[in-house]
Amino acid sequence: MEFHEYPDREMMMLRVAQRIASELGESLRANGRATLSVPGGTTPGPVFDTLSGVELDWSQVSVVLNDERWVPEDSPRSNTRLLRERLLRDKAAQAKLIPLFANTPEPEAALERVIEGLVPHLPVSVLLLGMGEDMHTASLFPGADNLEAALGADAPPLMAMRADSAGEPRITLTAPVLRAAVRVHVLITGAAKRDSLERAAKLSPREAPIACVLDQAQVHWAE
Ligand SMILES: O=C1O[C@H](COP(=O)(O)O)[C@@H](O)[C@H](O)[C@H]1O
Repeated sequence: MEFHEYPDREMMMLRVAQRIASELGESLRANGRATLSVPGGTTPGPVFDTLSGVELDWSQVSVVLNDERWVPEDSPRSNTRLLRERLLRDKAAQAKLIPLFANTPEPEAALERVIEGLVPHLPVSVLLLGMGEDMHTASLFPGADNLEAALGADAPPLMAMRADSAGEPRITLTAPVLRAAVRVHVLITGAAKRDSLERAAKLSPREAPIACVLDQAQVHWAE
């Protein structure tokens, strides 16, 4: 793990957005296409604001969420809604959104279809992850019903996930997809998450799911 500490959040968000843009550019030049996978939640909005205005061949970029809460897009809890409002606008409106949500009562009913839509866009070129204070990343929560299977080397690319602390049912990329990403960044803020990250570095992915990518991650932190 490489740890980058920034003087403030504003500086961090800007630098991370620039770094992602540059890595997407490298992937576009090398492969003619790129896949960007991003978190939802409360942290990454400012990165999306900057990234959406960057000059890139966005028409060749596929964007996917790391995980989605099983709620319709008009819910304030929808990660897809955040993506549409903060990333898939301005220049980045040309990017192709790979949907994780479908309008079925439970994620299992849509899983096969969503996996079929995702697979042609793998591996992920640039992966930006968030982390909760409980050390979950994507929707890999400690104690979740399908965590063990999702951490396995033979896990399908996406799984449904339920955990007491997660609120609604979730759909999430699994460990093999996260670990196969070409570039991995983790974006966290505040003292509590820094403490969690330091703890996670000494725990197993089963205890601290973020640990499954830390050996290959660039971690970006600001108070
Ligand atoms: O529920 C989620 O939580 C994590 C962390 O979110 P944050 O609000 O603490 O930044 C996020 O990375 C994940 O995508 C989201 O679904």
